[in-house]
Amino acid sequence: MRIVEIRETTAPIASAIANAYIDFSKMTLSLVAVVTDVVRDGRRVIGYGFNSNGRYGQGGLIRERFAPRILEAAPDSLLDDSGTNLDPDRIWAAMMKNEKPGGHGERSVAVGTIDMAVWDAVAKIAGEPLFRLLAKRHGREANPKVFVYAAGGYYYPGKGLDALRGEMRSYLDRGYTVVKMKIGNGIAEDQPRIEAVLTELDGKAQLAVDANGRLTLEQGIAYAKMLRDYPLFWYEEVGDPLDYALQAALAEFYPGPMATGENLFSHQDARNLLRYGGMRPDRDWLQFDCALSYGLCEYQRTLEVLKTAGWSPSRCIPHGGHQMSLNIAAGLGLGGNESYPDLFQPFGGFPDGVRVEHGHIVMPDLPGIGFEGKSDLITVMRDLAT
Ligand SMILES: O=C([O-])CC(=O)C(=O)O
Ligand SMILES: [Mg+2]
Repeated sequence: MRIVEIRETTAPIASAIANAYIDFSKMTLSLVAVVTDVVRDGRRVIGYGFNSNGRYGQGGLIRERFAPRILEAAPDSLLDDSGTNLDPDRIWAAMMKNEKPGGHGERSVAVGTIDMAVWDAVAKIAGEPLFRLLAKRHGREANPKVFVYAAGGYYYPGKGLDALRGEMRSYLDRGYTVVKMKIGNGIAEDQPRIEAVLTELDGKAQLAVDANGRLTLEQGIAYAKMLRDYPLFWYEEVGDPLDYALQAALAEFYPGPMATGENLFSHQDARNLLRYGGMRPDRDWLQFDCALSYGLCEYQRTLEVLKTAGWSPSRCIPHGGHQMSLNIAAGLGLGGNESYPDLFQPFGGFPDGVRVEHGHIVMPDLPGIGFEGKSDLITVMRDLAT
């Protein structure tokens, strides 16, 4: 049993939207196929992976460093002790050979993308959905019912309050109970947007707001004083993701839930956030996204960090809107997952036929991560490798 080939292609996920920090007019991602020599159900097992929106494709790093290290390793050194499956941690260690510690971007994205494909292959070889395999490995009960919320509400050229309200209404109509919108371009612009959305929601769903790290401490406090009068689900990524002192200072001005972590890419960074960021385990949310941060091998270390710091995995609702995090949520007891109902297709979303009901989906029992159940996505994946 061995990995015979690793393919990468960089695909556009561009759209005419902007958050307070970047626009997505040239956004790309890496799609990876890990091709094995294993056959299951008459078909060669291929694991697929991709990175979430926001950090662009990583084809250079994948092709020059990380894929060659896997292919150069002795095939047997990448198997588990039973020799009947690949070992994700051994593959991860092979990828990270001769990498210095610290400085966790962008290689964390490249490694996270390959790692997703490896776990997909491992679960397919085992003939199980990834979430069931994970639950078993951790001695837990899987829970296929996962909370999801609708992320959108971007700044969009020419889009006024009516269009924003219409977008939020459509999320309500699709069964979501929490929706998210962008803020950070200034209170004068954002307060009417927030009020318009809250009017549209009319108490039928909760609103989260995301500043995408745009604000200084002073600006973040000014927003906090405005926002704390609304019953928000959370106030997200207020300032620079690595400014833990800023995050800690905000708690004094904002008693409601806050969320951050999508731009922290290692368990060491996560640990620093919990040590120094003043995050409150009884109400705040952690958004680390394995696809951007060295994958599930590393995410399991991050969950250990949480445990040591007295946090429950149920405080994690990852960024990214991909099926990988849905599996981790169902398998390891996370609090839910992000979803972008209208963006970043075909990569985001759920297997065909999965509907959101009262803010939750139920994971179907598909082998691996479940990409084969999403027809538009698996078509693109099979174009890369069949
Ligand atoms: O706009 C983005 O970069 C995505 C984001 O922050 C989120 O989904 O929370
Ligand atoms: Mg965000």
